[in-house]
Amino acid sequence: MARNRRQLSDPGITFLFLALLLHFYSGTSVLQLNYYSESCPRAEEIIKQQVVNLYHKHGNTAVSWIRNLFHDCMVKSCDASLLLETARGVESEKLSSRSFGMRNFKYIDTIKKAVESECPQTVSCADIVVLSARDGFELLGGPYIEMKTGRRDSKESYATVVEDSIPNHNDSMSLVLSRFQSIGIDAEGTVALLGAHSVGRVHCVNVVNRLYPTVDPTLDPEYAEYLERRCPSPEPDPKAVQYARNDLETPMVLDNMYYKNILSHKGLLLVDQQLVSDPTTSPFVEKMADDNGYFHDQFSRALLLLSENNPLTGDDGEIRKDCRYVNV
Ligand code: HEM
Ligand SMILES: [Ca+2]
Ligand SMILES: [Ca+2]
Repeated sequence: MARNRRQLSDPGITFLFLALLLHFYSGTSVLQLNYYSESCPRAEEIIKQQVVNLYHKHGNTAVSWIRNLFHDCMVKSCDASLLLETARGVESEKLSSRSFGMRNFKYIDTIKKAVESECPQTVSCADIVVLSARDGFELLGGPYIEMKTGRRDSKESYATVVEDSIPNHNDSMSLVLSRFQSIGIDAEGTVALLGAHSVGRVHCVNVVNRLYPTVDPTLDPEYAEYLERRCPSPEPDPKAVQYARNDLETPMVLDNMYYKNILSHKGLLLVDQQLVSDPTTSPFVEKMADDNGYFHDQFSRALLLLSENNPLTGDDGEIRKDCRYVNV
């Protein structure tokens, strides 16, 4: 008892209490589950319906939604900064070399239009980015992840910092780990997130450095032959749609095949292969290759952390009418 009393009168505790009070009364709301329950009760349902429709028309849209979340949330915040076009003084993040190969943006507009027709200017593009990735993951064989909403959209693009935030395909593992660490994602979570490369494709420009002038000796020879067939020129035309599949075994399932592939030297990017050779990350690779349930748990945990990176809430930002442009 005496000890408790001393703790309660501690000036540190008093300060903490006041800081908490200030936080709750300052008017800034935070993300919450089902944020649109009053303002647009069917928001999450409409988004899911659209994601499912699109998936049945173009399966790779689900793949794009996962990559979108990464590229938006990693740059400053999950604030749909990624979706802005170059216009009215805005320089689009989509033009950064890191965004190379990103596709299906026009279908984000399809989702947004469906939501707008029921609830005009109520649901943010940032929440659409996050919820479409959540629903896309489920369609690609992942579990349902409960996610909070209430993010607002940025009024600016951060094209100039994209390269400082998103690693390059041939960056060192320590740099990759530090980028994710800076937004609170540990090595285990980072290894899990890279498992997104269990779906989708990579263009030849990002692969040829491992094939020419000589084939990277760490590549499985048969797999190297496949890559050479897909990418026969050391200098592919960047505009040509020449690519290799990330995962030849289960290309449309976001499963732990990625880890089995990289353990058998069938990693596409240098960064994928390094997960196996780096002593910090390799134990997680082994565990994820062995256990798809563990991989899905870790992927979900890390995707959730990524989705809550530094959101704009309260009076910050805006709710865009059109995801491609800031409101006028
Ligand atoms: C160090 C981190 C990462 C690097 C360097 C990286 C790099 C790349 C590159 C170079 C491509 C191929 C682009 C192309 O040539 O078309 C790609 C594709 C992809 N990445 Fe990553 N990535 C990283 C992490 C992630 C994370 C964390 C996610 C999601 C959670 C992700 C999701 C994807 C997806 C889904 C694709 C396939 C896209 C498609 O087929 O349209 N990546 N990534
Ligand atoms: Ca962003
Ligand atoms: Ca797969």
